[in-house]
Amino acid sequence: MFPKLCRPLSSINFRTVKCFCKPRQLNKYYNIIARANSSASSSFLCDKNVIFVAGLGDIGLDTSKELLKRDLKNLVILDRIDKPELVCELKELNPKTKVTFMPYDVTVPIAESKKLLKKIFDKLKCVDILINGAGILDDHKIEATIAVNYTGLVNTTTAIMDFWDIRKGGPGGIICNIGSVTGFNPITQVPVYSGSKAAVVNFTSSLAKLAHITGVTAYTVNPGITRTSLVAKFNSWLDVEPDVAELLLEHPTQSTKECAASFVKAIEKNKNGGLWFLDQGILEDIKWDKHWDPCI
Ligand SMILES: NC(=O)c1ccc[n+]([C@@H]2O[C@H](COP(=O)([O-])OP(=O)(O)OC[C@H]3O[C@@H](n4cnc5c(N)ncnc54)[C@H](O)[C@@H]3O)[C@@H](O)[C@H]2O)c1
Ligand SMILES: CCCCCCO
Repeated sequence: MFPKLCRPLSSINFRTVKCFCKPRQLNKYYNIIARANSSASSSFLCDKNVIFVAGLGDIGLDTSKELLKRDLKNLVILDRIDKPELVCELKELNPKTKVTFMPYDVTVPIAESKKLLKKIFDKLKCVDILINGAGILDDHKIEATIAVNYTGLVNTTTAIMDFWDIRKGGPGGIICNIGSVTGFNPITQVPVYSGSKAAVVNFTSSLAKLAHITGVTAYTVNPGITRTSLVAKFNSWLDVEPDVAELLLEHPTQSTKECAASFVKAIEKNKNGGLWFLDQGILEDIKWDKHWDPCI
């Protein structure tokens, strides 16, 4: 029998349904999915439980505020930043949504991530979406950049699979990873950062292709240069360009509010495998050229 679902079938693709249903049940599920798909974009986030890693950062805070306009049931913010005043501000925004903050450093061992997630699942019983947004930008800090931007994201994603994987009787889920335009085309003066974001984009596209096995869909949101504290000043790799930030900020950028508006629109589209480009108010799903096919 199809596992208990804690979210609309709309975000589970037909292949997932097929592998669990007897032919005579398929029609019933196809009709349910079709109905859910038709209404999904209007009220998809309503009443959902969302975990937002790095929800208090500059992009994170405005995106949390934008999410709170969608009548979520729960918004659980995990972050290394501990700013109670920001959490209080978020709690005041929408009485329909319960905002919770829990301290979390994505570089902890995966067992710690699982312990934290178990506390959340024990409390909420059901989580619909995990947003992984932690990131640092300093190409002097090679190990830290990879640990936060990539390994931390992979570990947090892997940890939640204990609770979501349909092969373990889980309900499935949705992963939204914050990549970057530098994951498509690098800022060559910060190759370590850009490489970590390319890794996020690549990892997430694999998750999306595995959704028919795991029941967990995935996509990336990839902001362009957004005016935040992260980009104000940062080190280039081996100091190849001491003025990298100043040079980049001479070109068009976007505000965190513009980024947040596109970010939540991408979440509402809920497209498995989405490669969302978010820059200066533009939201575009990038077509990735295939140069090689593993044929498996
Ligand atoms: N600002 C931009 O131009 C831009 C563009 C594309 C992508 N991004 C990405 O967007 C995300 C947010 O960046 P931002 O510009 O808002 O900068 P920011 O510095 O305000 O946000 C970074 C967030 O990551 C969190 N974080 C860092 N290390 C962590 C750790 N070890 N454990 C848990 N959380 C940790 C911070 O606490 C903060 O919430 C980052 O992943 C960044 O790479 C930013
Ligand atoms: C100004 C440089 C911004 C780099 C962050 C893009 O992910």
